[in-house]
Amino acid sequence: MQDVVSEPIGRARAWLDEDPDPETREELAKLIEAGDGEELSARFSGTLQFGTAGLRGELGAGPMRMNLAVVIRAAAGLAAYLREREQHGTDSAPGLVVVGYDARYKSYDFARETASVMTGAGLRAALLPGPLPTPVLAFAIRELGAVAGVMVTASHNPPRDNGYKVYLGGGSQIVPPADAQIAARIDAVGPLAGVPRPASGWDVLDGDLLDGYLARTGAVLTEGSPRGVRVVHTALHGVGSATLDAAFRRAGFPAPVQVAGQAEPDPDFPTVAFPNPEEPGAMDLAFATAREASASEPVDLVIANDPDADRCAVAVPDATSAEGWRMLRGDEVGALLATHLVHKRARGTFASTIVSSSLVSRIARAAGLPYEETLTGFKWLARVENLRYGYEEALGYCVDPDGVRDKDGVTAALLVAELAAELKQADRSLTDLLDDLAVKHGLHATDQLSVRVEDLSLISAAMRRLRSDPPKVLAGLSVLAAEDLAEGSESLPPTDGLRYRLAGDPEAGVEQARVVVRPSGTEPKLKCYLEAVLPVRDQAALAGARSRAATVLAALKADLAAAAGV
Ligand SMILES: O=P([O-])(O)O[C@H]1O[C@H](COP(=O)(O)O)[C@@H](O)[C@H](O)[C@H]1O
Ligand SMILES: [Mg+2]
Repeated sequence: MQDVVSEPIGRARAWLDEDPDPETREELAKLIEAGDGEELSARFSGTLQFGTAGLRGELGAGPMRMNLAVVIRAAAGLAAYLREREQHGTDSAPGLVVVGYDARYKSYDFARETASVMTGAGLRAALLPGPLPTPVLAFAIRELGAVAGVMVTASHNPPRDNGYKVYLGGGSQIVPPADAQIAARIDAVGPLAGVPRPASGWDVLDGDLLDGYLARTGAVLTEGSPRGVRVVHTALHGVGSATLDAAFRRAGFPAPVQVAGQAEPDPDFPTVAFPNPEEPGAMDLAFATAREASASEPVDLVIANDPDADRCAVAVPDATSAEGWRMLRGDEVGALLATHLVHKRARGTFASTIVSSSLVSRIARAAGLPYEETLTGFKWLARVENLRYGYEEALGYCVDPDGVRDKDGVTAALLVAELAAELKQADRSLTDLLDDLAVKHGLHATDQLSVRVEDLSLISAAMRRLRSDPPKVLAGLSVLAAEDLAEGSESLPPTDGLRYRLAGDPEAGVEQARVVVRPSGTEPKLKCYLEAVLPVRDQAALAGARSRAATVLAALKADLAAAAGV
């Protein structure tokens, strides 16, 4: 039988021998010296796997952490995969791999190392000219005809994390079977000393790329449409502010008021507990800035990008809230953008994910446009054929799939601003439009129960519990169908998740409801996505429907938490 302590220590020693980074070497040597079996097991119990958005994990030594050794292996495995595909193809020139990075600790080092490994493997590599938004990298892949792209970022995760988003040709992130094939090449990488890592030989792109991206962002707007909105913007200490600011000015909007303490990239994310606009408190400083700025001239919108600026959060003035502002849910922004695009006569397929509101499908159908539903994550949405608009509840929107085949927090912000300016000109607001949508299509009320855990086994235990004892009634609504998404279906590949379709309750005014439960693929969280659809007769009936919806959603949360034991 293997000794539970000495086995990880053995692996740790072997890892230490070839770790090229003095910092993680020192950290690991200390853990070994201290014989910290628990910490060593956590770091050596496996290897980081591709999740919703590539590799993501805490910085530190060992294969379950993000570090230089893990990055070199990932890059070498990706290079091997790309070279093999090249040899099967007819192209003679080596393919180009574009590499971007955010401003987190180690991001530049990981990006540079990736460029080096690609170069050493006989591919061409190009680094973005500085810490830039993820959508700029996604744009660069298409613009430069690259065979792959890598973005070093942990997006909205805590400061101690980093990550590695991997894209292939076409500019969308990898999905099965490519992820498994690349993972197999990564596993097959031999000793690190054998991986060629030249000190030069790759390109560093210049400002033209960013210029090309900015020019493209403007194309999502209609020429001559109104631009009269005053926006407060926060980049949440990430890399979005300069790019968003340039995009807004170029398009003719007034320069956004930046949230002073959060505009510059800062890897410590000092003013927020989590740099994620979805987390409570993340918008506090932005709202304070908006209240202050409103003293001189009313502010129309507060917009936040997540730290790699592929997400876009929107808040609107709300006299009933203590802060004076209300965050729109991703589902609300998703529906607003869909409506705006329909008005702009967009053609092509609209798509969203199984965990997003079903309202967009109704908007698309009413406009005679095809609609498709995918699994969670833009890696799936980006693959929809003839995609015109893709959105997910996690504040992600793709409004220009031919330019950026991924979510893009900058173009989404521009389009929201254009819509708000048009409405404002007609003396209306984004919330008025949401009300109209509720009356037309029914109130689609959504919420999320998200449980952050220290111990990942709690998540698998919750999933097991739900699988072995599926709930029959939730919030007083009977479960019509309980679907184990791990089984896959004709339209959806298998994924770890459960979907419940709930019957309506005419007395409570509920037409139908739906719940999806899944483990996050980017953070240690169990996520439960709730939707209740309530028909609304007219504007006067809206307030009542909203309050009934809130009751149903709250009951769903409580019953689900009990059923999952979280
Ligand atoms: O980190 P980002 O901004 O790239 O966002 C990433 O994570 C989100 C949450 O994923 P999960 O629910 O698995 O944690 C996904 O919806 C998104 O598509 C993915 O790119
Ligand atoms: Mg992000």
